[in-house]
Amino acid sequence: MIIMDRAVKTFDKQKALDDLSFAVKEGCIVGIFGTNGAGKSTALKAIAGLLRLDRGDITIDGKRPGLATRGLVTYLPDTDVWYPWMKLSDAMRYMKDIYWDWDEGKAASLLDFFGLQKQAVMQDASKGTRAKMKLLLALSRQAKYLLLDEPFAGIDPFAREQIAQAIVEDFMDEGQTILVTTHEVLEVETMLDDIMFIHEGKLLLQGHVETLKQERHMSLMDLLKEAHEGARI
Ligand SMILES: Nc1ncnc2c1ncn2[C@@H]1O[C@H](COP(=O)(O)OP(=O)(O)OP(=O)(O)O)[C@@H](O)[C@H]1O
Repeated sequence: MIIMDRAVKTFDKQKALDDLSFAVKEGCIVGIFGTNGAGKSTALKAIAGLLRLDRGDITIDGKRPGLATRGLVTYLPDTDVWYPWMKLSDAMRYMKDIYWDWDEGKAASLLDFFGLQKQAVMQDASKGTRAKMKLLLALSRQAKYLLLDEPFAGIDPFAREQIAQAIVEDFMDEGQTILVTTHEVLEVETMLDDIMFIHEGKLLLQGHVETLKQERHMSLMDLLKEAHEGARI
């Protein structure tokens, strides 16, 4: 279980996380929504152990983010982190050397599913192809927790839904948990169990997608719009 407890993170005078608390249980897919600058990436980076909170606490299966959780968590950043001159095969070899849970079979299936070439050079690939390469590298680990920061950015709308579906049906191991930030509400809706809506570093809405929709007789998009409107009043 991932527990974020009253997390505060300030950059200069800007509060990116403002007393943010939530818990994510095992084996579910959680969509994290919010406007630009809401604090979504900061929350994922803090869970991944890439930045330190000013206040508050995070535990992943009872452990603080850091070396102890490296094997538990895989993080797909929203930026390109690989050397541009690298071939996809170089990046795959690097991941295999670093992580004991690298799954060669899964990597081969994903290569085929995305229609990627191992010899393709990162900097020569289109934005969408780079997004697929990054997804392959993140999903080929058997880590228990997958943190995906805007995985569909750059991927065309025709492929997004298909990829979201495949992640759940074909490439997600039993008991794996996914936290995914995205602005593509409609494309990911069917893959999600739970949602969170973050605004100015605060959690404004959290719950099970279908339960929220039934209780309030609203689409997911309208639920998020309502949460956003409420924050502006
Ligand atoms: N390294 C940094 N230095 C300074 N400010 C930062 C840094 N990282 C994030 N911020 C600020 O913290 C706030 C939250 O940023 P964050 O990237 O977490 O938002 P986000 O919800 O992921 O936004 P988006 O949807 O645009 O990706 C923003 O005001 C951003 O400018």
